[in-house]
Amino acid sequence: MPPTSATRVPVVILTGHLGSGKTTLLNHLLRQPGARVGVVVNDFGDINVDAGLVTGQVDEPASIAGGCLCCLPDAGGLDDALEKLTHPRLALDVVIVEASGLAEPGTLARLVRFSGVERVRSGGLIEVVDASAYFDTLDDGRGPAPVRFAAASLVVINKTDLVPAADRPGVLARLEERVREHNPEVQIAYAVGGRIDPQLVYDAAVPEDPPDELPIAALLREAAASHGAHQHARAVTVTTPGTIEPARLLDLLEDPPEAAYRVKGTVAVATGQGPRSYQVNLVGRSAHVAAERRTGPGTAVPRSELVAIGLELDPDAVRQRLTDALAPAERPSTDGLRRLRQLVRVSL
Ligand SMILES: Nc1nc2c(ncn2[C@@H]2O[C@H](COP(=O)(O)OP(=O)(O)OP(=O)(O)O)[C@@H](O)[C@H]2O)c(=O)[nH]1
Repeated sequence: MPPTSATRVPVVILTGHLGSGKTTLLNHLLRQPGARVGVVVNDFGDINVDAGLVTGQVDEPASIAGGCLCCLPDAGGLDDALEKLTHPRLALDVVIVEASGLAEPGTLARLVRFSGVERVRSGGLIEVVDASAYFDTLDDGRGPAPVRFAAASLVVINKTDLVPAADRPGVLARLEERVREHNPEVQIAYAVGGRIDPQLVYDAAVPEDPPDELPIAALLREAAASHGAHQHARAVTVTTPGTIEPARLLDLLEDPPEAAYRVKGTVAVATGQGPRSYQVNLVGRSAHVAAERRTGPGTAVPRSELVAIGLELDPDAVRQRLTDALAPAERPSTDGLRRLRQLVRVSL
């Protein structure tokens, strides 16, 4: 049976110039409570994630506990790694692929987008930038901006602490302008030590520390917490009873609300055989929609719900957009159904 999106695992690519802070950001994400994170690194020998967070390789699934990391040498190629890491037995919340500093982001994004692995869905591409070195290494600010930003869904401008306070507003504004030259809509986060709100990247299966978490993970988290906070993401949720008009949903997915980095949820659409639910996931500008298995008539009252997550969300404006996208409809329009089915087809 083909997988439903509920069994698909988001695969997030982490790119950035040498030394920009990719591993530091990865360690930060791994310290979050409750998340089951799989990691693919280019060279297992080079990995410098906090040793206490590494519990095992994917071939030893028994050692993969909540809040811990499962690592894999990338010898067999990305698809091999993804095939293993997205296995339902592991029940991972997310897989993060940390690219080497030399990797080309566009190529990596395509590898995940067109992965032959059924259980994969794209979870976005995070590009980490060293704010203090950017204009000395990657870009002299004269020609066109680097095209690498075009493939990103989230750009993390890291090491802001190393830019002298007096220069900071000017340097960050110039950097943001360069990032947006090839990618005007991209979400931008500012960070020190890669500390971004994990909510931007994935949903943890459990909000609390899991009982099987390694004690060291909690200790590392406490140590990291003393190093300061991060920009908090906001979330706006709208729920509507019953079935919706897919055309309105598609309007939202094709033109997402400003500053919404992720939109996720489940929507119900009426069909001749009763309501059918669809799982919706949008990261950056890239939408994924999958039909859930039918549950049979009369088993559940259909409900539609969308959640938008982003750093600078205007909650009222976003709530209005989500409400419009969940316009109730007892019967979908022909055009709405056609657009929905087309998106489901390209999401397969
Ligand atoms: N001051 C400061 N140092 C940072 C920050 N983020 C990371 N670093 C340091 O920068 C160095 C490089 O960070 P890494 O996370 O290893 O960078 P990377 O992108 O994984 O590096 P490569 O794998 O070599 O490409 C480390 O010494 C980090 O401790 C930050 O926000 N501020």
